[in-house]
Amino acid sequence: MKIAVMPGDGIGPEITAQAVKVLEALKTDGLQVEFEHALIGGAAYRATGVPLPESTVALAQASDAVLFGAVGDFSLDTLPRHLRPEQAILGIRKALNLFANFRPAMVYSELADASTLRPEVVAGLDILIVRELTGDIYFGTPRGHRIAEDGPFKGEREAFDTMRYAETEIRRIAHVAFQAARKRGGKLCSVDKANVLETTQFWRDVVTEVGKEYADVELSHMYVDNCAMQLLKNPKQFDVIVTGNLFGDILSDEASMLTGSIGMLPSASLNESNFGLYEPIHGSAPDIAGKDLANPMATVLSAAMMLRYTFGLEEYASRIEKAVQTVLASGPRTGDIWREGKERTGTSGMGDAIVAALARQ
Ligand SMILES: NC(=O)c1ccc[n+]([C@@H]2O[C@H](COP(=O)([O-])OP(=O)(O)OC[C@H]3O[C@@H](n4cnc5c(N)ncnc54)[C@H](O)[C@@H]3O)[C@@H](O)[C@H]2O)c1
Ligand SMILES: CC(C)[C@H](C(=O)O)[C@@H](O)C(=O)O
Ligand SMILES: [Mg+2]
Repeated sequence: MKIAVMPGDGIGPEITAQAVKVLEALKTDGLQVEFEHALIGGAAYRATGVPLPESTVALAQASDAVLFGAVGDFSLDTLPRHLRPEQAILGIRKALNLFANFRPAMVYSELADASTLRPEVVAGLDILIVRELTGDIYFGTPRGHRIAEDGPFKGEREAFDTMRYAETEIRRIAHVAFQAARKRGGKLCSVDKANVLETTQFWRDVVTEVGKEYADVELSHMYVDNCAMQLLKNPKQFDVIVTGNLFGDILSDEASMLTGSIGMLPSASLNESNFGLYEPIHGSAPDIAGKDLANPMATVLSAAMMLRYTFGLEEYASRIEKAVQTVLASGPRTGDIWREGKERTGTSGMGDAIVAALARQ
């Protein structure tokens, strides 16, 4: 199996190196993987003049899965939009049709006290956010800048984006979410802003229609502002949440803090044939980049998701997850999840600790 590794910017290279290290360690136990690296994001822009070179997309297409770090470089934020690092992740999701984004938020018992919420609120939490990833206001057209032609601000500069969803886009993500809920706790909450936005009333209508095919799944609907609040008040009321691209982006960062750190949340972005790109949900964290401070667990757990979802290698996937749990229980910790009484380590040390825990299994 060939894995395309795209480290990207900031902490991207440090964290992907740990996931590769963990996968390499499993090779001695029979896992057959090979890696090929490609430039993406700001790193690709600096080397080639574009954030998503054609060769990078071609490598993804010629591989069995993609392991992605993060993109984003504040010093490139003044570039024209199409050259900015973030266009690379948006572009590759679109190019590979990775419309289904799974963002599980699980609270490992060892980390229940690492959340900023009270332990009893988050202990045992296990929710899955299914985020639509290739539509919505992220990709809708028209978008741009212009001089307002009418209205109270006529003659002024204005900017605009378009929120839009086609029925097919909603149907296919709804099916993915219902099927996920069916395999888990049997509850699906669809999150929208149907009280205000036409696009999301349509979202609610289509999800409700699809729900008729899943009588065994309990479907509910919630407005996104309420959901943001409920996630903090009583997150364990949720099983699977399905939502659009923009709301899913925001709610998943919020959910990450229930788990103790954004450095803990992995993700899988899949197309219809289960081809996937696997990445932590966090960004390039320029504030800690290159300092051996980043928590690599989200990326390592993303590699576990890759083994499970794309390759069907459940045994290796759960071995990685167990190794992570062992390190959380008795190993060293990076600063974001460190607490009194625990040994402190860096990005690379955490990778080594996970490898050592695998070897002891
Ligand atoms: N998928 C992606 O590639 C992706 C996702 C989000 C943001 N970004 C980009 O990343 C850049 C930085 O964005 P931001 O600061 O808003 O979000 P961020 O997720 O990079 O960082 C937010 C905060 O969380 C911390 N953090 C993030 N990951 C961590 C980890 N693994 N371990 C410990 N701490 C961690 C950072 O230090 C920072 O304080 C921007 O250019 C943004 O566009 C990219
Ligand atoms: C970097 C950005 C384009 C991206 C998104 O908004 O999808 C990120 O925030 C994420 O969550 O993967
Ligand atoms: Mg995000």
